Amino acid sequence: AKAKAKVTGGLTLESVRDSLIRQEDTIVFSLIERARFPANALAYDPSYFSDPGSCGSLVDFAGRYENPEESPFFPDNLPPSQVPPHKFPRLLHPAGRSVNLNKIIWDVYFNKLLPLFVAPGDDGNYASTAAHDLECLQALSRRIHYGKLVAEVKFRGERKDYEPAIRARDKKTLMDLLTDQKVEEAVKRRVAKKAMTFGQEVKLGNDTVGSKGKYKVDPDIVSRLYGEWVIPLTKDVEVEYLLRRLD
Ligand SMILES: O=C(O)C(=O)C[C@]1(C(=O)O)C=C[C@@H](O)C=C1
Repeated sequence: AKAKAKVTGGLTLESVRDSLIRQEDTIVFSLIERARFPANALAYDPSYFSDPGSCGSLVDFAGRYENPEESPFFPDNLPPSQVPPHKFPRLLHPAGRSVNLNKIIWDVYFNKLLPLFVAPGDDGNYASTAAHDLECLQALSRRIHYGKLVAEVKFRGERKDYEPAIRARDKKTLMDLLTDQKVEEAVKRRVAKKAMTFGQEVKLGNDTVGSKGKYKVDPDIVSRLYGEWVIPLTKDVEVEYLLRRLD
């Protein structure tokens, strides 16, 4: 697929990608913050946090109070929004706005990602653990659902190519059209570099011994999280959005 920065209602592929790049900072920092705590499995154990009148574990429970603007994790239990609506959703096609992969993101985060970047063990700090999990989840969810905007920009720029594939419900062709392998490689390399930069021990003076190769979160793991889950899920959002684009 071509990566031309065509102007589409003030939006360009370049500006949308700039936002994805900025969101990498938030994601890498949130992973670093969560990695300060060990696995703390009890934080996710519903029987450990049984509270009469509520159900679910600490993270499920805490999740009901968080209000990620774009894609709620618990859409049925949202408190009323305290802030005026963000400009972003109005750029999207109405039928595609509701694409929400948060159930999958939630499962992938707890079952696949988390075990890769936290140490085993338990330090009893369950409330902080759950709060940091939710920060990671929201940062990841925001990034992945940003795929809607990416898809919108691509669709507007190459409508002739996308329309027949959408009409044919041809996911494979849509996936090929929206994929840019070079950009994906750059993303994976850049997030590894950010993990190195943000996650190094910063020392004063010329005492550099011992800090080499020791990062707060493993750069290779961050790159892998992106390559195996974050980018593929973003692309799934893009495809789901495109499939609704002509509704
Ligand atoms: O930048 C794009 O064009 C995107 O669609 C985003 C993204 C990504 O998730 O980083 C996804 C698919 C492309 O292959 C490249 C990158």
